[in-house]
Amino acid sequence: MWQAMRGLRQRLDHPWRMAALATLLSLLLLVLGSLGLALMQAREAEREALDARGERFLQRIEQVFGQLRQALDRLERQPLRQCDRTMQELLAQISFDHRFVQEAAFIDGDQHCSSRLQRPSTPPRRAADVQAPPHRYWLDTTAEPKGDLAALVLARGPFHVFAARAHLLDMVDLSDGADLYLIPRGSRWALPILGASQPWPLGQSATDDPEPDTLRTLGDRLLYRMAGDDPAYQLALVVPSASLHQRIHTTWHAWLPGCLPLALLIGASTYLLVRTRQSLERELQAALDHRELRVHYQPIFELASRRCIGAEALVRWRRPDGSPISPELFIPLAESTGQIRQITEHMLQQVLEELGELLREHPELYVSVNLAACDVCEPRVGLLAERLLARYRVSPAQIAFEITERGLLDLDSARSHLEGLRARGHRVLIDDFGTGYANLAYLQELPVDCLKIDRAFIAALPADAGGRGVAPHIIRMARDLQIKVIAEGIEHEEQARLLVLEGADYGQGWLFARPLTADQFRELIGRQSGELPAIRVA
Ligand SMILES: Nc1nc2c(ncn2[C@@H]2O[C@@H]3COP(=O)(O)O[C@H]4[C@@H](O)[C@H](n5cnc6c(=O)[nH]c(N)nc65)O[C@@H]4COP(=O)(O)O[C@H]3[C@H]2O)c(=O)[nH]1
Repeated sequence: MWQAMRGLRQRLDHPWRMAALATLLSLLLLVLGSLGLALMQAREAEREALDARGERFLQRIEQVFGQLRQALDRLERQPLRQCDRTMQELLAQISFDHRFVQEAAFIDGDQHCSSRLQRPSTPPRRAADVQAPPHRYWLDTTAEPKGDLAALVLARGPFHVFAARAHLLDMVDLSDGADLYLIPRGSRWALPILGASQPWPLGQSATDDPEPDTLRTLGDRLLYRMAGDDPAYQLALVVPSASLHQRIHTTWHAWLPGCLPLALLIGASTYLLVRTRQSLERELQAALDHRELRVHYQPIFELASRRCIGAEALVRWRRPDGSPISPELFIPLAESTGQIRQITEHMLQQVLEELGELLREHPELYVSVNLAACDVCEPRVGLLAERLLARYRVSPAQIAFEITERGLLDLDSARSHLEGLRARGHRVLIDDFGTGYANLAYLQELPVDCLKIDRAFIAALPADAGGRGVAPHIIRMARDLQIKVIAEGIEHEEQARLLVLEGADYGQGWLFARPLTADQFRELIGRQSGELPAIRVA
């Protein structure tokens, strides 16, 4: 599996191939992504259009209902309860005064008189479609769409008022084959403004009542349900999905032409990136072959006494033109190409070449070397260190290894090799502590001598000793686990003072010293041990 992945990577590790792959993949993603976006946008636009359409109808129906209720309330308030000439005149007056009241009637047992003298209307014989006491509503949905036929009946006691279908429909456009339903609260029936009533929810199981203001697909139709001001009923609009498909088509086709240039741009950027990466990789290889990588040593101090107790070896690379390249740039590259193994070996070798004698003379000093994840999972580094330490006659305790939490992803393998390093006498330090591993349980399982608190936590140290940052917690936890602590990136005296108060053991940072050449480091140690005249370290 690993071999196959490596083979695939090698085959693809070519600017043109990577660019072609990136173009194709991004084109595919952009086309699919734009389709998804077009779908979402078209649905939203369709929903808004249906909402506006339904809103117009709701407003009209509220207007009609309001006027009909007003007419009924007026009839209810007056004392007449007999079908006689006065009642007839009253009913005619009510119909005359209210634009939407096509007919007003008094129906009580055998008594039936209406504002319409010929062919007075009768309300449906079924129970009211909507019960909103004191009013009752019937929607006469079976009638043909003739403007003079009553489509809506409202009653209060014995009084009835009728509204013409034309007044309900003149505000809503149903020409595209759309259907409009009124859903009384709690009803299992949808009352169409036109046509026959249907079970509700439409085309769904009874338990699957759609949420108001959402768009649903029912086969080749769309269902939009909306609530109005009156909780007694809601509205459902059913339209053919053709208009949605048209919207998707239009939106998607507007975006499609942009996908190809964008994919080509991504392909071109990939080409440049891979080429730059490959040329950096070649340059790094040349630098390794010509042993151009250098080591700088950042001194580590005991915080309480301010004595230098060792140093961290940091790789330095300058191009032939003298321009420096940051390890933050080429170390991740070297980790991905495998060149990091060569870098680690080179560092170990150079540390002992440059400082072997100093370490022999000062057995209390140590130098720590950074390991990458792949170094932690192989016995190679331990074997090389053993050979070099024997050649330079330096004690294994004077070479420590720093591993980052990222290097501990394969915990089992890391544990066995770190135990091997410790068994040889090396110290193991966890670098950038707190930035890379979510589960700290590894601290109980791994053979660790020292935690290096990441400089981000030191930079965030509060200015007052009473304040609570992350660093004091790490220090306390390390003390409980009997692990030493080195604080990285100390830049201010205040931070050093605070760290001493919190109980940190060691520190490194620009406050004490920047990374030094081997000669500068030797000089620092010489001054400290009185072999050279002392000057203040800064
Ligand atoms: N702002 C600030 N920075 C400070 C201060 N004191 C030290 N530093 C910088 O912080 C980094 C400390 O090293 P690191 O955490 O191991 O972080 C290192 C380490 O992870 C990696 N690295 C460096 N050399 C090697 C190496 O030989 N092998 C491996 N595998 N990684 C290395 O590259 C990273 C960056 O190294 P550098 O650029 O040398 O950056 C170094 C050092 O120059 C300070 O007071 N303030």
